[in-house]
Amino acid sequence: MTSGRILVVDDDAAIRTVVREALRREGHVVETAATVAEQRRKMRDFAPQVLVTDVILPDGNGLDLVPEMLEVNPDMPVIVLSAQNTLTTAVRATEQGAFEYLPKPFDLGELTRAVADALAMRAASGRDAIDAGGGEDLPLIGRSAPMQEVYRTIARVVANDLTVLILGESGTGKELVARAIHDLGPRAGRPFVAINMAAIPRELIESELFGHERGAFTGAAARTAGRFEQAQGGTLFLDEIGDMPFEAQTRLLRVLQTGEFNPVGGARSIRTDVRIIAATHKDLPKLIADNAFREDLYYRLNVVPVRLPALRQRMEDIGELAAHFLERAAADGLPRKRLTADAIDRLSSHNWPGNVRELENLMRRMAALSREDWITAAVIDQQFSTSIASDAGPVIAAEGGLADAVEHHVARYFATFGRDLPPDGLFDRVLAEVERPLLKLTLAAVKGNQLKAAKLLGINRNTLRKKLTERGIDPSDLRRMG
Ligand SMILES: Nc1ncnc2c1ncn2[C@@H]1O[C@H](COP(=O)(O)OP(=O)(O)OP(=O)(O)O)[C@@H](O)[C@H]1O
Repeated sequence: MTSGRILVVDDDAAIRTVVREALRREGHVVETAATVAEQRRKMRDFAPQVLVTDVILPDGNGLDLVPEMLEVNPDMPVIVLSAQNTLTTAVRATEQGAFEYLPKPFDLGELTRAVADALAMRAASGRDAIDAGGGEDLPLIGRSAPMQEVYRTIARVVANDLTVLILGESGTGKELVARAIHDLGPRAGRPFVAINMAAIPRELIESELFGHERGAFTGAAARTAGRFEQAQGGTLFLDEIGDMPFEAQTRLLRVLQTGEFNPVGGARSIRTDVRIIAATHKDLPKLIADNAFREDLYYRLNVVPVRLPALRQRMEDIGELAAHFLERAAADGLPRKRLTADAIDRLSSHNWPGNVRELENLMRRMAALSREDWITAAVIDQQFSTSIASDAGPVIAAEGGLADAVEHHVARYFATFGRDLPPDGLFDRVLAEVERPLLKLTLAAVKGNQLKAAKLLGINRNTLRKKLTERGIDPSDLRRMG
């Protein structure tokens, strides 16, 4: 699908020829090298996007060279071919930073697939957009090990229609990953339709998804196409799937099983041709145990899980992400700002409960508010000390402060998301957004003790427990935070 520049290093002329021809047939531009010396030269002159290398070479060891090659080109996936088919070689290949290890004799199809995966991974991580100086449509930022794992999984699913379930805390980039899978695959250019189950009133979800016939219910004045129909030929992204009402789950399951659906109030069945990607920040097995989510639907959706790391689990990406958001803010006309090294250190010691979204908002705020060109650790400290994440005590204690804090944060919500507010269900959405931090911070303030939290909130313990499940909050996390 994506063609690229590939360098093949092997001292065996027959292997060089066979591999070169197979890769050329796939549309790649291929150069070969027989020795380490030649490889070094071509790394410079040809600047490959993927390196395929043998281990034993006349003047060196291909595996030992991987770190040196990655120094020349840090974003180049390396595929290692080896006749020493031991676990040790495989493990060493991984340790040295190789993307894939193929034991010899290898299957040519397997090699061309590995090259395609490697190129898709580069595309998913936006490396080639950076190389090309584009940068505008960079899908995903981050080179940390957990993100590399995400890119590998994305690479494996882009070309097929397997159903993908994206799991991760709020703000970790679930929608971005869904879009990347769509944009990198054969359905790119066809519609990508997203529907957020948490943002739509429960009673409207089925008609939103499947459409309705005229007169199907009071107010249904005309036949309306649902999201399934709008996504025909493309991808349907079911966001916050854990919030889908039970009856709608049953209907969705039937569509996934039969490939057909009926608009609400209609007898007609319509065949669907959509790729389904679902996402949630909730613990679905727990919802299944509570009879709030259908187990059979879970298995249908969870064909390939993609687990997105929380930002706190990939702190090494903070600098690059922060710089990216400052760059984007500048592209939107805000003053251009840069971060000092101690500012990046400070960002790295924050817990980031709101993940990448929280970082993005902070960077936009900095770009808009800070007077200096350089953002320092002191400025960051100041922002954190006024942010809701770190002043649970005063907000909960002072009634007047509470009203101010809520107003401040709802205003911030509008300022940040005003461009793409959900079409309806805004009241519930805002309440959810206010309720979530209130619950989290109260629990953190009492070190996860639910009895004390319920008392402080003035609600009974069962209501608290229900709300925690609804809002996807795990009290044990808050014990740690507190
Ligand atoms: N790896 C990343 N690189 C660049 N930007 C990112 C990355 N991850 C997330 N973002 C940005 O962070 C914001 C939140 O991402 P997104 O909406 O995809 O998260 P989400 O997990 O779907 O959130 P929610 O569960 O709240 O819907 C977006 O503006 C997105 O562009």
